[in-house]
Amino acid sequence: MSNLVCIQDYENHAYSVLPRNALDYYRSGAGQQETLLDNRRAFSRYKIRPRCLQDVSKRDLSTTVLGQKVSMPIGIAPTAMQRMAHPEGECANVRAAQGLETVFTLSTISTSSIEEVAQAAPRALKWFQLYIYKDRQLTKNLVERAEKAGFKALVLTVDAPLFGLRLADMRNKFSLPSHLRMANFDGEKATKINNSPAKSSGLNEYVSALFDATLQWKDIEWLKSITKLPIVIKGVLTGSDAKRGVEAGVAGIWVSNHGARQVDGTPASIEALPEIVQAVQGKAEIYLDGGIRDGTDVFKAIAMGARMVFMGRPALWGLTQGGQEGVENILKIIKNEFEHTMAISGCATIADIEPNMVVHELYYSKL
Ligand SMILES: Cc1cc2nc3c(=O)[nH]c(=O)nc-3n(C[C@H](O)[C@H](O)[C@H](O)COP(=O)(O)O)c2cc1C
Ligand SMILES: CCCCCCC(=O)C(=O)O
Repeated sequence: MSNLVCIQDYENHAYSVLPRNALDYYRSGAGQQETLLDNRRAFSRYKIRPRCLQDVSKRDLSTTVLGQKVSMPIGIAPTAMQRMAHPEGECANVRAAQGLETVFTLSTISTSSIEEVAQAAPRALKWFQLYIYKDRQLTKNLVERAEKAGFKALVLTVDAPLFGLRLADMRNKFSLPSHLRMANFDGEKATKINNSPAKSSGLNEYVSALFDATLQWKDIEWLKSITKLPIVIKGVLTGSDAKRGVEAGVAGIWVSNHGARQVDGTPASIEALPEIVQAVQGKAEIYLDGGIRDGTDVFKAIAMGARMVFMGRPALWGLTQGGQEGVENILKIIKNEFEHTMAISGCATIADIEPNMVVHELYYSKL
């Protein structure tokens, strides 16, 4: 739709077409949703300091992540159950990422299987997000399947020993529509939350029953012992956890509050970023998600030390508007906004974006 010109337009459109159960699941944050608001508000507290009179006639937005080239430092974060947004769900999303030459991260809780996604976009740079199940053999099988299907990294989510309390899902008694299933599993694990007779949200019951809440730092050793893929830990919000990740040998630290869906009251991810950059000292790559909706947000995150940013909900809103084409449009819009921000701020390449080009607004009140 040509009158949808920014991500907010796509979000507004999605609100008018998605069924309530799915819309609430996609948009919700935890608790009173303070952090959800903060993920957006915090970006506006950082200001861009443009550089004038630079030659920006030739521009290059490309970079590398974990040694692989991408056309821009903006990728797709893992979000569960994408076929509620479009019949082709994750397969449409990964094709869009392939078209824009960027990373697609597949959720463990996908409604298209690892193999379907690999087949849908063989040339895409694909990462697999991992939830560790109490059943370690089952977890090991997921890892082996992702490796065999050509996924290039494992993104271990470390912020979800339990599931956040999302009030709308509890009120709706969320369940997955009966024509869909969790496609990476067989039997009960595939259908446990279809029309579940949950007392509250079927999501919380699923996670409590099946995910391993005993997970500790030492389990990263176990994960390393069963895979050759680089490991990224997702959901880090403090410098001390980032350091522990580096000591445990991870290749990437993904700064995230899980789209504000786990603990309400955590900082916006952009606020947490500087502490983590300082702690990591360049010993691992740093990524960030949470509230990225505009090219200026991308610029700020890169200037502040992220190598790559990821978007969760925007791709879901894109899916509701034509599947693959909708997600491609979302990616093109933000890429174009980012390119404009770079050029008008005097940066022709990603390397030109320097830390001193973004300051907290308090900088100006001290002058
Ligand atoms: C509907 C939805 C489902 C999600 N599912 C997962 C998931 O399966 N695994 C995971 O690690 N994170 C999941 N996340 C968190 C995202 O990966 C990401 O951290 C978050 O969406 C980023 O914030 P944004 O939506 O503001 O871009 C989910 C987020 C949403 C909104
Ligand atoms: C079926 C329960 C787990 C869903 C995991 C998705 C997720 O992380 C989210 O934030 O929602």
